[in-house]
Amino acid sequence: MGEQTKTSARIAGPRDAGEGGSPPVIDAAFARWLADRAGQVLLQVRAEMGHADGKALKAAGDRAAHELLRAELARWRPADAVLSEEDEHARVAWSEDEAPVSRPDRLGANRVWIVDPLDGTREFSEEGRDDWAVHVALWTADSSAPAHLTAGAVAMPARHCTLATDQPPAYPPMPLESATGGSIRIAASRTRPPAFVTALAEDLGAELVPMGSAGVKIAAVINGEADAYVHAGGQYEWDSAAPVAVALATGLHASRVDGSPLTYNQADPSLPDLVVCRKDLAPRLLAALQRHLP
Ligand SMILES: Nc1ncnc2c1ncn2[C@@H]1O[C@H](COP(=O)(O)O)[C@@H](OP(=O)(O)O)[C@H]1O
Ligand SMILES: [Mg+2]
Repeated sequence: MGEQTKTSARIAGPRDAGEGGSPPVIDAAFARWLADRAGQVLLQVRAEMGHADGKALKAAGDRAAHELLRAELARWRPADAVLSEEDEHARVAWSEDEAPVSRPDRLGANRVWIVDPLDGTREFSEEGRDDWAVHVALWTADSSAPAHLTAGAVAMPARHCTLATDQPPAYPPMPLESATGGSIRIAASRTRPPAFVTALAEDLGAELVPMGSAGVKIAAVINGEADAYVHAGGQYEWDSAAPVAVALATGLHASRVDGSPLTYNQADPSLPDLVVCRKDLAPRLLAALQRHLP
């Protein structure tokens, strides 16, 4: 543990914050800048530690990226609240009645950064895999509009690619039948797919495309490598906030699997299911989901 702490502090201690000049002022460009910086730190951690001890690599990556995001947000957006997967009480659902911890600042804030320092932690620790990501999203509440995600960035450092709302990607084209055989490609978790997803795929005549990281799967829908991403059975706000912000900015459909809206900065950060797909596919997919949801 001591060695891990030393490694992460050396790679991305708070003293490193701000190196490389001032970040962009516009939130969406700042989100991209921040996700890219954390991504570079993760590449360094991977290069320096190697893959011999996967558990230590996961812990060091999570910590290094979290510390960098925390330090940079404290420096450049000091008035904003933060919800990060790696915070001690991040998973605790806060309620007036039970009050297990003090009310988190984010519940009274107008601007909350929802970050996943390393999404696809398992894949990060596996040699040769590039399906892991850094998520940085901004949730905003003000009197002019209902609270919503106003910026998001998904850095996929091992793929040399970052998608962000400052330059929303083009809407994915309809896939050519010659490329897909006419079947829908559904991205799903390679390790924890929803129990019903095989039956759902059979019902739709769809092909399942297993991959790691919620961010990478939503990026696959944005890039047109998959037609949909379906997840159920457990996840948290930070797993989807940033990629959902980009998907929505691109014009894609993103909702809970029952079709209801995805809502963020809730007292309980659990957000266990979602579906992201092209708009033309949404009615058919949501109808099929109704038939297969437990
Ligand atoms: N059943 C479940 N319960 C809680 N979190 C889950 C989950 N299934 C997937 N996730 C989280 O969703 C992210 C993407 O998962 P997957 O790669 O399996 O699709 C991972 O985030 P982290 O890597 O940040 O922990 C993973 O922990
Ligand atoms: Mg995650």
